[in-house]
Amino acid sequence: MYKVLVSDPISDLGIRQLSEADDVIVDKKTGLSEDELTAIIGEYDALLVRSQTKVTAKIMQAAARLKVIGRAGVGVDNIDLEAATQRGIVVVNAPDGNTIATCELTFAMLMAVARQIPQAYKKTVSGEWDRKSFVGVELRNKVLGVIGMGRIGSEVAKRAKVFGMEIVGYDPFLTQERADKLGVKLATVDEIASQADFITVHTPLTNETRNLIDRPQFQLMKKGVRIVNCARGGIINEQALVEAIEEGIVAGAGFDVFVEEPPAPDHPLLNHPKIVVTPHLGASTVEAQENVAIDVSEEVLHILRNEPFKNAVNMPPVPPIVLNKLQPYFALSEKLGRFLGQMTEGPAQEITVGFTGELADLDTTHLNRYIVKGLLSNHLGGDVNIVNAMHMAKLRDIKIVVQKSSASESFTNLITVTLKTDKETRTLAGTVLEGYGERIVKIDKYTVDASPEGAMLLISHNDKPGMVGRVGTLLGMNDVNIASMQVGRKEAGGSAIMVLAIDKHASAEVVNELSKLPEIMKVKQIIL
Ligand SMILES: NC(=O)C1=CN([C@@H]2O[C@H](COP(=O)(O)OP(=O)(O)OC[C@H]3O[C@@H](n4cnc5c(N)ncnc54)[C@H](O)[C@@H]3O)[C@@H](O)[C@H]2O)C=CC1
Ligand SMILES: O=C(O)CCC(=O)C(=O)O
Repeated sequence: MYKVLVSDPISDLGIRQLSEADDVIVDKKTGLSEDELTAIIGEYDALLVRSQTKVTAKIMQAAARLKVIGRAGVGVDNIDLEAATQRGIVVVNAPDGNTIATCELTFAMLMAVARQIPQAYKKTVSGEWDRKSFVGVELRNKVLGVIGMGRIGSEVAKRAKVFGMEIVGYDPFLTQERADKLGVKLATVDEIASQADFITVHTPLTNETRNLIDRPQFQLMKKGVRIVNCARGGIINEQALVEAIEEGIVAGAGFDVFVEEPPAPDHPLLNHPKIVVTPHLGASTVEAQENVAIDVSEEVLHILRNEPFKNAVNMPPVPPIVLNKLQPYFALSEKLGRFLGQMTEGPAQEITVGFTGELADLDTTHLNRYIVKGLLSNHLGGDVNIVNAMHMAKLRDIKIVVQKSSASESFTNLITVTLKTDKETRTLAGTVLEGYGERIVKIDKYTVDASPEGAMLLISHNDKPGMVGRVGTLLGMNDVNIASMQVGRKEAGGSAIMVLAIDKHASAEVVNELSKLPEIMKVKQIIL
């Protein structure tokens, strides 16, 4: 049974897939402090959060079983990603489910700021009929600056067009082609600052976007500009905004997010007559909450059940179509790593991974991770997984080189892995044969055809008559049954190798006796 802890309020309907799964127990415990969460996290395989729970390194340190942290939303700034990656915990989010909700809140803010609806409401319900103070501005024919043109920014741009606005946008990944499609004029942040009548930000909070709009940008702005932040507190410098309002540059602002959440009661953005505030409500619609909970539950289940998943934040994204093509090679890649790690002596220095055939045209990042995981797991066991494999290799100064060539040899796809240690350099190649499954087809210079499974013996010997018999007799005498046997040699009478699949592990004594047989140079038992 997998145990899942839901530590923030998340839609019950959305997590139904988890709560109704036969292999999952869901516990809901919200409002826990860091210490309370640290005390219980050790029991759980998965943690589901929104933005309230801060998943710190301390919590993860105590999370011995935790495989996945699911964020029901986009931003993962409440999760220590570095710590999760180091501990091999996958962090998944639900990036699509709240796009429209946040985009629509952005429009609600733009309109509320343009027409001062909250301020007018407040006065009206207090009994004053004040029509003079609330003459607003129209969106039509105004320039809207959109900083961050990802999912939300692009939806904002589309809707702004319908309002008759002209849009200038900035995003480091926005191509001219996509900008043209969206009807957005490309501009720098400073150009947006100087041209826009309304500005809205839709980036994550990163070192680069912190204070993206600060005093210098406010100084470039037109008098009467209105500004909205429904992304993250800190992208627009809060103090600089208040000053820009006082200087008469900014006519109004709408903020859903704050540097500190909740902001202190005396925070300068609260109770300011020109600033409309909401308590981080971007994603707070029934639809969005259901969507993100469904999406993240699905991903968490995939991860718990070792099935392919797509929205990992601490692993490179791979499109599903590519993932489907790579999937048959996951187990082979891991076995190649495990096999090579066991047959090679000395601490790893460099791993060279070669892909030929169709694989060479794909993003093979995941396969590299499985290979490195397999290799390191010989010594690190369950501490290494595909999330932290590269990190673990880096910590050990192991260099990883990837080579690709679409020129295929005799196989549709071939994965060749070479491991260099301070003692030797060994090579292993494998493929997946349709209808026959995983195959090791090359060990160093020898061509073989072995199914990488269970316990195996790799024997280097001289190619002399009677070798197969000698090995078979000794194993038989020790009650070790041979399931299959392959001999590889370059030329008759030269050096050769034997690869045997055996039904049960051979004891260290048997391996030792084998290695003492005449003409045998080396025997390695490989456990896959
Ligand atoms: N108020 C709320 O409740 C919600 C807030 N958000 C916030 O909105 C942000 C955007 O969400 P999505 O559009 O779904 O994410 P996204 O990942 O689709 O888009 C973010 C865009 O920001 C761009 N970007 C990164 N650095 C930039 C920079 N220095 N200058 C300009 N653009 C930059 C990226 O290239 C990307 O295209 C999230 O990161 C999250 O912080 C998201 C959902 C709800
Ligand atoms: O869960 C929430 O309401 C916050 C949503 C959010 O900020 C996000 O998805 O990045």
